Amino acid sequence: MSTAAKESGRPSPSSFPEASGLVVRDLRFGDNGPYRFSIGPGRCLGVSGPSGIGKSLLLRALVDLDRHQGDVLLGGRSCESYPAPQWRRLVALVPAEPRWWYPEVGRHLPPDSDAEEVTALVEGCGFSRDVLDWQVSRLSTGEKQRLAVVRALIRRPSVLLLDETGSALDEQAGRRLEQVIADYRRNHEAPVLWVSHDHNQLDRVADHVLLLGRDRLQISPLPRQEAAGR
Ligand SMILES: Nc1ncnc2c1ncn2[C@@H]1O[C@H](COP(=O)(O)OP(=O)(O)OP(=O)(O)O)[C@@H](O)[C@H]1O
Repeated sequence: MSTAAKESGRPSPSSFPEASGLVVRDLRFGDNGPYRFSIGPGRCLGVSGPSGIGKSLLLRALVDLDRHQGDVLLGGRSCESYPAPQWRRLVALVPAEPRWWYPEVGRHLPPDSDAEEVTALVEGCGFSRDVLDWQVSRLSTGEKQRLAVVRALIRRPSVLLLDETGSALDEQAGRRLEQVIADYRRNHEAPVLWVSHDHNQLDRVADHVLLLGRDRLQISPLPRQEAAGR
């Protein structure tokens, strides 16, 4: 179960052994934090809050792209004990605006990717396999979002961090993507953190929702229905 606690010291009622899942303790970056929360294996924690509050910075700190203090542990082992490239293979970030380095979509997948797995992922995201031959320059925003998920999942990360993933999609495509991610986290017991402004989406995909407030010292656990504004 996903859990969270304010810095006030209220205990985080973790229901999974700390040797599994993602555990965040007293995380600070810039003026943000300290944040404490945990995401159990196969669970999804939604994160929401006003624009500019620091949601993307939180993800960047978790993936160790920006300077931060505090502990981030995966399976009981600290981020600091991993070489950065290895940590980023384990903890995959799908940014709000994914970057592409090569002209063709397919070149962004590892050459030794399992062909059946690639087919299942691209079809799950609503494409046929020939999308791998498409030029990145022709991709729509929503296509880029879906293919960034394919690119991340084919590397089999242990943790998935999603930044407004699916925000550019119509309802049908969005639901398909949600299903692909739900299947992945269930099959791989991967903790997922999903940043979204869409409370209806978080209500569907997340076990718990954290709301980052204007008071940057707080991160509040909300039952899903409160997060959805009911
Ligand atoms: N490299 C940077 N240098 C200075 N300030 C930055 C940098 N990156 C982000 N910020 C600032 O930090 C704050 C938090 O940014 P962040 O991108 O985390 O917001 P967010 O909560 O994800 O917002 P949104 O919902 O609009 O995506 C913003 O005020 C932003 O301008």
